[in-house]
Amino acid sequence: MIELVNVSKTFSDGHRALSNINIKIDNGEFVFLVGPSGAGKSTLIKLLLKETEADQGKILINDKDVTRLKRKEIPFLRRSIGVVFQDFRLLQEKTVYENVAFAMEVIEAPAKDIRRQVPIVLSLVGLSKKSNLYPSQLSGGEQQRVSLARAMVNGPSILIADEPTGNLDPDTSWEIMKSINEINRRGTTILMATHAKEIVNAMKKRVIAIEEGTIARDDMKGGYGI
Ligand SMILES: Nc1ncnc2c1ncn2[C@@H]1O[C@H](COP(=O)(O)OP(=O)(O)OP(=O)(O)O)[C@@H](O)[C@H]1O
Repeated sequence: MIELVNVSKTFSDGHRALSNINIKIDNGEFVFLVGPSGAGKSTLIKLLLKETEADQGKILINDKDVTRLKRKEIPFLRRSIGVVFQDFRLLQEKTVYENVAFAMEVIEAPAKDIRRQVPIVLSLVGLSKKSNLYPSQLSGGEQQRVSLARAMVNGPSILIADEPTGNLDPDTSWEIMKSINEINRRGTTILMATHAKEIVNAMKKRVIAIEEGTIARDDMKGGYGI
């Protein structure tokens, strides 16, 4: 569950990126976050991950107020949220398998759990056969699927995707959307910021539109808008 109550964010230079935002996303929902460049989508995502601080309001993730989390509690928050970005952010010197395993190693998961879990998520994204290759040996779509596997390997209840298809061609984008849809079908809540109009219009999911830091629209089975 994700809930923002009267959340505002003003940067130190005085720029007000978000104003009085109220959003409630239930477990298992699939939500697109749309809006023009600079509207505040990435800022909202950074607030959820506690990469930046709200100056007003409450942000609940699975009933815990993120704004009140102590520093030592942040790793637990990050474990409950998987994240993928437009630019994949893979470690180039590690193989596909090692990139995904690394996400478990940093939380000190037991080796036997890593050996069991990594092949499961690689199979979920259709990359079992490529586990020994390096990112430079993969297509953009395959690299994004590795990043999806890495995001999911610790079993987060929420997946946040910040323009996950931004660097991909239309066909490859749809492959990624199939993987994200499958992850949602298995119960993970999805929040995806995107400019991909055709994908938003075709998928008929909930659409929250942000404009100039405020919520302009929140439609179940919505479209991208103009
Ligand atoms: N650290 C910062 N300091 C000052 N202003 C910032 C900072 N980060 C973002 N902003 C401003 O806040 C506004 C919202 O930015 P944000 O990155 O959230 O937009 P966005 O909707 O994600 O845009 P895009 O679709 O281009 O990614 C922009 O005007 C941006 O310039």
